[in-house]
Amino acid sequence: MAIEIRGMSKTADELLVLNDIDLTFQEKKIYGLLGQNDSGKTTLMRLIAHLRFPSEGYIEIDGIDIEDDQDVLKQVYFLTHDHIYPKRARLKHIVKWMGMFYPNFQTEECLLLLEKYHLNEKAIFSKLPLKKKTLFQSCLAFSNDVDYLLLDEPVFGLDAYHRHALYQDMLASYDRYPKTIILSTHGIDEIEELIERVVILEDGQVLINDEVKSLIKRAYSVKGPEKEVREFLQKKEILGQEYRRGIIKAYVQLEADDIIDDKHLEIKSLNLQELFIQLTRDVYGERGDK
Ligand SMILES: Nc1ncnc2c1ncn2[C@@H]1O[C@H](COP(=O)(O)OP(=O)(O)OP(=O)(O)O)[C@@H](O)[C@H]1O
Repeated sequence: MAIEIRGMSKTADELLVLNDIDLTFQEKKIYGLLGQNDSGKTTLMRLIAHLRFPSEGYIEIDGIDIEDDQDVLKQVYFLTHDHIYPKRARLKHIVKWMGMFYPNFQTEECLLLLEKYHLNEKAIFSKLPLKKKTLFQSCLAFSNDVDYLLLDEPVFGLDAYHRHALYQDMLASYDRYPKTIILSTHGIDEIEELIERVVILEDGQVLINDEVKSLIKRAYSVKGPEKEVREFLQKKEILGQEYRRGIIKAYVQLEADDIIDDKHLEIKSLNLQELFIQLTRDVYGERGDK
């Protein structure tokens, strides 16, 4: 049971948006799908949901090529910000259609979530403000007990309180019915604790595919006066550095026995967002000399 993507490329308007992707999304794991703007995250999810078609390669879900048998797509739900509902559709209609299409959609659960977030069932979806649209779309997604949940910016436009509340609902949905969740967001800090694996795309290719824990295990920042930091960094793997008023902050890969107690140096573990910034392309030359 898995999503298997093999040799998949996607060209749109002569642009190579995804380039020879080989990826497996294992069952019942929560993935972060990360990447700078335009790296291809949404396109990848649209292809898995079969809303777009590969130019090359194929996607199998539970061993079935989605081109051959689209019944398997009942086990996939894609939370997208694309306009997919009829203009006059009310929330209660959309909930009803979900129940008709998805065999494991939890209608009662969904209605409770709508009540929790003060969403009126009679409201017309297209007339809702952005924050309510996002809340509603996440309520639908977290009530759908499919095997594969694709979430494209599920907390888009919400404040910290609501973002936190929705992520708790996402975990509750996973606990009720463990499923593969592919979560794409630019708010990396907030999901680091929620995801097990991370896939980072860059220019339509897979840059990283790893367990979060092993990825960040060796990543540190070292901050201090230029002379001491430069001495310490000799022969170390430097990812990038920032220089300000005689103080250098360097981002490095270290082994456990590299870490020393030195009153001039502040050595700290990086979180996933800090590491993401250092690993992905330095578009504007911000990273300093290595
Ligand atoms: N149908 C299309 N026609 C032309 N270009 C497209 C099409 N679909 C996607 N692209 C281009 O492909 C690139 C990747 O787009 P995509 O939306 O997948 O990126 P993303 O990683 O989701 O970006 P963001 O983080 O900004 O949402 C962009 O340059 C986009 O303009």
